Amino acid sequence: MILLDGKRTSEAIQQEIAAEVDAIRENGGKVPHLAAVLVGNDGGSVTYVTNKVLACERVGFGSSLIRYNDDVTEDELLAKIQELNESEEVDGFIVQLPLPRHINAQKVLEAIDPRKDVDGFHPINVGRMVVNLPSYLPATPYGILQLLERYNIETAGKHCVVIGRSNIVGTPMSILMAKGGYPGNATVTLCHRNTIDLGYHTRQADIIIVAVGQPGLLTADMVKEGAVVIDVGTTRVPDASRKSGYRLRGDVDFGNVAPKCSFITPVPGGVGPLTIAMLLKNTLKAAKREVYV
Ligand SMILES: Nc1nc2c(c(=O)[nH]1)N[C@@H](CN(C=O)c1ccc(C(=O)N[C@@H](CCC(=O)O)C(=O)O)cc1)CN2
Ligand SMILES: [Mg+2]
Repeated sequence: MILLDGKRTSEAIQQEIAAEVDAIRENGGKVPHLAAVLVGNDGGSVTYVTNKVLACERVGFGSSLIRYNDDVTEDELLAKIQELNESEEVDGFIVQLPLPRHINAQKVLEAIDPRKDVDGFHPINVGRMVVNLPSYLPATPYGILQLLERYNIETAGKHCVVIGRSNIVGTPMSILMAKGGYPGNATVTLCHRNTIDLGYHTRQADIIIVAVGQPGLLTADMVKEGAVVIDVGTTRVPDASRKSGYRLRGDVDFGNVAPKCSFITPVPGGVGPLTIAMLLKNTLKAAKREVYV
């Protein structure tokens, strides 16, 4: 069993990005700039956005963090997005999800200029991805593709079962794995809450990607010997013995599943760290006008 080290892979990608930023600066160019909009004080969201800003500093990007209380109005948010769309300084920006219920998240995402949509959540980027046009790939699926590629995991002709159909992970992942090229060319089954007998599907899978947010959902009896297992779940469960008061649990019963796998991601330290690296990668592409020329 080989552990897919997302932390190390993320660091390697960030070093590659930092080297490109050095070159841009040496040539007198403008360094990439990422802006992040954060609404409210949700513990997870604050951590993620803080990590994104810190990562920008590490690779030499400029960054801005724009914070609002959770009573911000939709109009205020839309006005800020308009400003970021028009900013000469900002190459790409994100609006951290989830947003409070009184804000129409879809309307907010659609207000982002697709050329600056480094999360790849705008319907134009989603559509371009589907029809093989250059687009920003959402960071988590993009990170999973990087893990498969950098560990030389064969995907062509393999049966890939994706569990979870979220817009951010499951749905784009299923599309990307079925595409031509590497990693891709897999036969894909997309399972979700209405799937009858999940284990029937997962037992036939060469590659399982689970992104549901249900700790321990994937158990050893559901996994074929030698399978590749990618765990996207990061649920915070209370743990009084920790200073933070919680620990992270993935969607995979890791202790019992890992011995059966050829490759598996840990939680934490698997897919999560790549999410940040690929957001930086998209921001670099935005600054270089690589996606929209
Ligand atoms: N605008 C966006 N909102 C959200 C996204 C996103 O990509 N764009 N994804 C998630 C949250 N997320 C990034 O924003 C994210 C989740 C998890 C991790 C991560 O590094 N996880 C670590 C553990 C970190 C911890 O201690 O909690 C790991 O798995 O090792 C990074 C980013 C929803 N919202
Ligand atoms: Mg789901």
